[in-house]
Amino acid sequence: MRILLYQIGQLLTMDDHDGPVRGKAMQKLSTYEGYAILIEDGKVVRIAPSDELEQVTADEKIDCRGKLVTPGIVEPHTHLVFGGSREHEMALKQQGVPYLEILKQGGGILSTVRSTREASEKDLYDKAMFHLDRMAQFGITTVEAKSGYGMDRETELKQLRVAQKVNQDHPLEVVLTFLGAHAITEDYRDNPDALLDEMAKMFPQIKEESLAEFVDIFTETGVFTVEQSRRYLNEAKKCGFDIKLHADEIDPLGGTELAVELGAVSGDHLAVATDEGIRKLGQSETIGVLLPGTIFYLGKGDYARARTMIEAGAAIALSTDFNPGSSVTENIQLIMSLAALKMKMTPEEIWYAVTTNAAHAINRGDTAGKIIEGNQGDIVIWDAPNYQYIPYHYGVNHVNTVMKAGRILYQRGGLIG
Ligand SMILES: N=CN[C@@H](CCC(=O)O)C(=O)O
Ligand SMILES: [Zn+2]
Repeated sequence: MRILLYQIGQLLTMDDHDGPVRGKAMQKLSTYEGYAILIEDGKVVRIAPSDELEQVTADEKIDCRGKLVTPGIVEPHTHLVFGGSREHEMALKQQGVPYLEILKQGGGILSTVRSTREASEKDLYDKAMFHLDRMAQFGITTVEAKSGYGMDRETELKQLRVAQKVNQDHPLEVVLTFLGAHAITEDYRDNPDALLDEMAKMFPQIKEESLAEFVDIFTETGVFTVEQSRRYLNEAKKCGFDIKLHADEIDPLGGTELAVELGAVSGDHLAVATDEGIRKLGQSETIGVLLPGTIFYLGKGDYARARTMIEAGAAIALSTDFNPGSSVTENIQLIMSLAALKMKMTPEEIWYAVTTNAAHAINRGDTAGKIIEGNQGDIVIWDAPNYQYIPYHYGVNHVNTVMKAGRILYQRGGLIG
């Protein structure tokens, strides 16, 4: 099957760098006008000026005049698999009840734990497939998915098996993370270390059954301390996992510093990272995954200091943090607008943050987030003239066509009738 995209208005290949793009290097990207891409049996076989390719035979030829074409977006941080929903907590949020207070009262994450423990694998599967479809429609072609709504062996394995199955069944690629250390459940209220021990006992089985590539933990006031996180994540590293942290989201405990100290692939949230944490991040290999949707949704003021981080030399990625409580959206394009409007990231930085750096934040830097000959055709055609337009025009879906491995997954439909 050969598909030709021709007369591309503006093409972003995002292949200027091999590794993560950091600091000032995030401020420059290459664009190509009037190019074509030839995809054969799912792989990109040629990228060239359009007049060199327009005569080729193809099963389908797509005129991309006036349209932006980019790699499929990489979404490096979601809580994709969960039961229930928490719209009933909106009123508490509107009254200004803090996120950690709702959690302390047994709501928040613990509310979703109850729903997820009760949900069948099929319910969780159907829901996850639905949300993956919607992510694809927003231009996402690779997704990280965490567990973390069980904090007991049975439910954590249930979530990871669902994530593994949707990875097999859904066209999008799903990368798995074990987040059994997401909150302290009632039965461990007085002994959080025992919960971490229980979760760590699962490492060998999770490794054996390839149920996760990463281990993650919520390092936060009222959840796990820096010391507890260090002990747990070192155990995970010993079992061969790469690690990530939910760090410095609400209180500046020093989770950013811990992520750098432990060589985490990514430190996520970092909304209240300290100056020292940012300095260390800028000099490390750890990628900062910023989640402005969470700050927006929780009505907080302190967006992560992306400008300071980039100026310190950090590699920054962006994510929706899709989850039922703190950022209930699959709309990565809205996140791109928040990054521009609230974190003052430039369009160039934003595009590296949703492709190259997001891919490296989930160890997919070689295969996702760029359009190069030989890679699979994960490509988005946008109803937009250039890459600056996406963060500029906010709250809508600019996607025209989404391809995963050279197969068209979604095409925007016009009005019916
Ligand atoms: N803060 C911790 N975990 C998720 C929220 C999960 C939830 O509220 O259900 C986050 O990244 O924001
Ligand atoms: Zn999260």
